Amino acid sequence: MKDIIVSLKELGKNYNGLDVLQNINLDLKAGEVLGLFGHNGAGKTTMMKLILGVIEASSGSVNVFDVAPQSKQAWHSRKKIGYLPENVSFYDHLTGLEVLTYFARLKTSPKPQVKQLLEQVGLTHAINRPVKTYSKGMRQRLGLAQAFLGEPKLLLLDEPTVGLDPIATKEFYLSVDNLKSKGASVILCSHVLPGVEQHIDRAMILAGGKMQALGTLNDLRNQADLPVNIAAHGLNGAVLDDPKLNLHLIKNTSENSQLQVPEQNKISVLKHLLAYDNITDIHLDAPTLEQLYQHYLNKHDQQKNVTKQGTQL
Ligand SMILES: Nc1ncnc2c1ncn2[C@@H]1O[C@H](COP(=O)(O)OP(=O)(O)OP(=O)(O)O)[C@@H](O)[C@H]1O
Repeated sequence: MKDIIVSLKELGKNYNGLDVLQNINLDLKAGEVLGLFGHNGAGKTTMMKLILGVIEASSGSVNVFDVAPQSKQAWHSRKKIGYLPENVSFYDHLTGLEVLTYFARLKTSPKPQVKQLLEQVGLTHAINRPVKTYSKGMRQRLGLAQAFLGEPKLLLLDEPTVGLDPIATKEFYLSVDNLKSKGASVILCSHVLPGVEQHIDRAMILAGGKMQALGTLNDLRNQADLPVNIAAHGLNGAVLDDPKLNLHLIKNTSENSQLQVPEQNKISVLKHLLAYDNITDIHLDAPTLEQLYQHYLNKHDQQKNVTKQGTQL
């Protein structure tokens, strides 16, 4: 299909007989941003390398811009891909300007873009300094400028915000939003979950090389069926004792009452709370990406334990 930029079917990779990625299925559409999350060693970088064609799949298939990334035809589409590796490294004795000019030549990107990108990532003041004098965050910014070269149609970003300060992180996400609005597809993996949710369309959670979840955050919330968090002010420690509401009281002080309720009881609980005359404020929070991530990882650990116990019997 024309609209599908990356298609993974039953994709698997093993190293020396050990499965590090199994049965991954994904159709990434044009203009879609996918957040890829998982513990250390879950298989995130391996998946990116398979999409880039740097390593070969052990099973299943990869298609990027409708061709296998290791095929000869893939040569033409490589220019359309931007990649930020997990650990950026450059020719240290070259200046930032020289490094980016070199990459721009390799990618045949327009020359004016080099200075423009260096400005976008906030490195204008340091373009004539050798990269060996750059701080970790400055190197990461240079790495991002390199990935953004040529206005890519597919961006693969491995830990893009590592080392970035809060302002640079915010600016990075704005750049992602901007590329998305121009139709670029993005796969980004990160261990820093707060702040990511509003910039991704779907999330994939990997654990032990297997896909634990794939969908929009709402899909994941519906599947996980985690409780909703409610904070109420002004209850003055009133007893919330209706057993039908099935609520779990986390904290109940004179100022603040915090409770968790199953999603399906949310409205009844809100009606119940509003019946208290003294109530002054109510906050309602859906499960965060962090809570969802924790839920799917716990589920994976439980499944692993069941399998382990089964094999011990
Ligand atoms: N060249 C290799 N040879 C053998 N095993 C490898 C190789 N590359 C990766 N692995 C293994 O594959 C698994 C997945 O590694 P990968 O780098 O994809 O994880 P990751 O999810 O990106 O982890 P992290 O968050 O730590 O970067 C790990 O168990 C790793 O040891």
